Amino acid sequence: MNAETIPIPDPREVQDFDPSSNASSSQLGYGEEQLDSLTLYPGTDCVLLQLKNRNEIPLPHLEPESEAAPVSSYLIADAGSSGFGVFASTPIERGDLIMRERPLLVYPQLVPFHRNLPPEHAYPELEEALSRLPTHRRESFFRLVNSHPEEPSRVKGIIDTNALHIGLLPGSTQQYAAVCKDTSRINHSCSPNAAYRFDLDTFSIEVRALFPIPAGSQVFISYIDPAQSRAARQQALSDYGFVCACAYCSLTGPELAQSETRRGLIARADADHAARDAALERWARDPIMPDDYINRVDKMYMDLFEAEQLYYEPVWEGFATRLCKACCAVEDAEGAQMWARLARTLTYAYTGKERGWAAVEAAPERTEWWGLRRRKNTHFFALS
Ligand SMILES: C[S@@+](CC[C@H](N)C(=O)[O-])C[C@H]1O[C@@H](n2cnc3c(N)ncnc32)[C@H](O)[C@@H]1O
Repeated sequence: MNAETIPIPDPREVQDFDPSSNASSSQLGYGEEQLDSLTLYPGTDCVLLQLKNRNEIPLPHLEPESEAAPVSSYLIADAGSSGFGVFASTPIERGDLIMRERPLLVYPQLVPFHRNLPPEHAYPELEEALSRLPTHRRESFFRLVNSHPEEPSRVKGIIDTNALHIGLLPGSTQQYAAVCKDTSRINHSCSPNAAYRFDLDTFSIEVRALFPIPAGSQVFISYIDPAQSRAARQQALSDYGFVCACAYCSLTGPELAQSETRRGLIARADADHAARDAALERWARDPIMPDDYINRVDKMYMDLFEAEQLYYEPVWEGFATRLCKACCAVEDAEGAQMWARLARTLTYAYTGKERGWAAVEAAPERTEWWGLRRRKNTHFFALS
């Protein structure tokens, strides 16, 4: 490869994607393991629960309040029948950081349930953790909504309503979750306009926009895997004590059937990536196939994502990557830049990094795919 050549990012190189984050249940489990290591996060307002005798999570040393302070692009306000919600206070572009905050509590999802204690105090480790928080932070926790009034332990009720699944932390074998003062106020949609991720470097939850959000509009994340059928989504959301009435859950008749079909295709799209990548490479060296032939299926998927307002995290990047490569191969700079821009902003929204897409967007003619079909195979084999 020419030293000046810019690589087109490989979607398989996304390291920190945990397919279960944003999609797994954040409900508290029951476990037998003992938890007794409580760390008040150094110099911060966050309490971290860890497993006994395992100092498993490396703790960065930070000045949290300045670094983790939320950017002021949102406000918390009445969201009608959903309770409170988070709203954009300024126009937000795709990929923009909406908020970043240090959680009140980070804990392994499997915490011991103490049968010998009164049910309202059956989770003493969690109560102990909360008691270590500064008063104003503890009060913020107890101001969060509790959608489980039937649950004897108020702490568990609040956690089950507000926890954000953050997945595995480095060195741990346990799934972790977090409860936040502001991020936990974000309501659910099956077509979320924002995504959250846990950033270990700042020990913070970050929320970024997946779609442009006009000022005054509500910010939504998905509490569950949004590519499931409506029945499966509603079943998963019953843990949160509400019936989703988002635009897609409210569809009826043929429109509902179409949405179900589209989400089914989106959910299974990953299975197709290897074959689609191979087809792209065949097309790139076969001048007899029409120039636009390769784009049809990938564009169809992009239309599905748009129709469902769902750039599904596990699959979207493969389609954007192939479309960008195909545009480069036929020297369509405008098209290549459009797909690179989409990829840059979406990958930033999901991972907090642009992963090299900015360079592709700035100069698609410098990628190794540029003019590949025009060159009719001459350099293709040098690529790999
Ligand atoms: C994490 S809290 C979100 C913030 C909450 N609305 C509040 O007032 O603090 C989750 C709870 O909000 C409500 N909620 C979230 N998304 C909703 C939606 N799409 N429709 C109705 N209620 C929703 C449910 O009561 C759910 O248990």
